[in-house]
Amino acid sequence: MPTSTCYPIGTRKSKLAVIQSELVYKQLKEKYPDLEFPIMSRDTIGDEILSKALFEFKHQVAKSLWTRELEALLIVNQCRMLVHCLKDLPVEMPEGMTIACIPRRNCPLDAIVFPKGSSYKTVADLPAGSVVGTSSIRRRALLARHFPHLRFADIRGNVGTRLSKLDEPNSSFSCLVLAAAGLFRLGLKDRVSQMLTAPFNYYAVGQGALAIEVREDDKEMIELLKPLQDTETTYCCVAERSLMKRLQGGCAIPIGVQCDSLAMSSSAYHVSLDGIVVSADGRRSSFASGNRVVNSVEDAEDLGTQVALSLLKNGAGPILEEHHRSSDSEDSTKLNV
Ligand SMILES: NCc1[nH]cc(CCC(=O)O)c1CC(=O)O
Repeated sequence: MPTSTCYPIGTRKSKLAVIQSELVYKQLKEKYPDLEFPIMSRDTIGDEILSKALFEFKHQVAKSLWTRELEALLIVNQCRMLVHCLKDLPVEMPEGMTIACIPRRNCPLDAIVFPKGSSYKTVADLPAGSVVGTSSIRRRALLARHFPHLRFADIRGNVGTRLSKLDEPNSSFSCLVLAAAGLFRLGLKDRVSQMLTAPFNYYAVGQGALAIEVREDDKEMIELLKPLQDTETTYCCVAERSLMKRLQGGCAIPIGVQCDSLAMSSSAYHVSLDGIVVSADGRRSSFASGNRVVNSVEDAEDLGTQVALSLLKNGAGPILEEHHRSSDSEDSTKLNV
């Protein structure tokens, strides 16, 4: 039996974050019509820093950029759950916190957006020197691998802010790369010109999935969230996160993944995971795949570890080291998107 009738949801203030919380709210309300799930939104340091152009984040800070202020609300029990993009959560959760639930994933792919009125349809149409707006080293490296003639520039801010920078009359950006899921949730499907798919592009670990974070000791909340859990999505995302963890923890490096699953029974899935690690300039890469029947979270973790080990065998080590050296010398890291 529930011990309360009110279970507040904490979230960031951005439009996307609030929409995502409303999605979770709706699913909860459907299951528990008599309970209340008010949404409380807060700014995080990530949001404050977004207004400072080209800011690069210190390692320790980067890990909890979007979550720390919200976790404080869980600790003091002002919120019982937080709704995040799984992609924004570190692979090692802070002490006392856990991911209680990963609901069904939206599209995990990256999408290309051109300025309004542009006649270009795909990245391949862009002339040499065109500037792609993205702050993600993964997106940069993967695009540079195929299109070395393109240039890249940081763009920060919420999705809406980025789109208005793209659409400005004298914008320096020829296109943006954004997560399709974010655009879909914001009702901006019509802005997508091209979806980037494997073997050309690989998405970020956890992209397109939401994660509901709770206090580890909040057994009641963990139980309440069970019906929202999607087993297939959870297995894929656990495999992806385990790959990333085995390679180097949460620090930002260009790792892309592609994960597919096939239901074999109501509880078992055949999961295939491809992973790629790319050098910052896109010239060198290491690729590996693995697949197995996944019946439990442990099986999914095992798949991620297997693919990580194959990546290391296939030359990921030196690429990762080179990346660590350059980010250490700057004493900073970019967002892991
Ligand atoms: N911190 C950026 C971020 N985190 C999650 C999403 C998109 C939604 C998702 O991946 O679920 C985005 C925006 C983007 O990458 O374009």
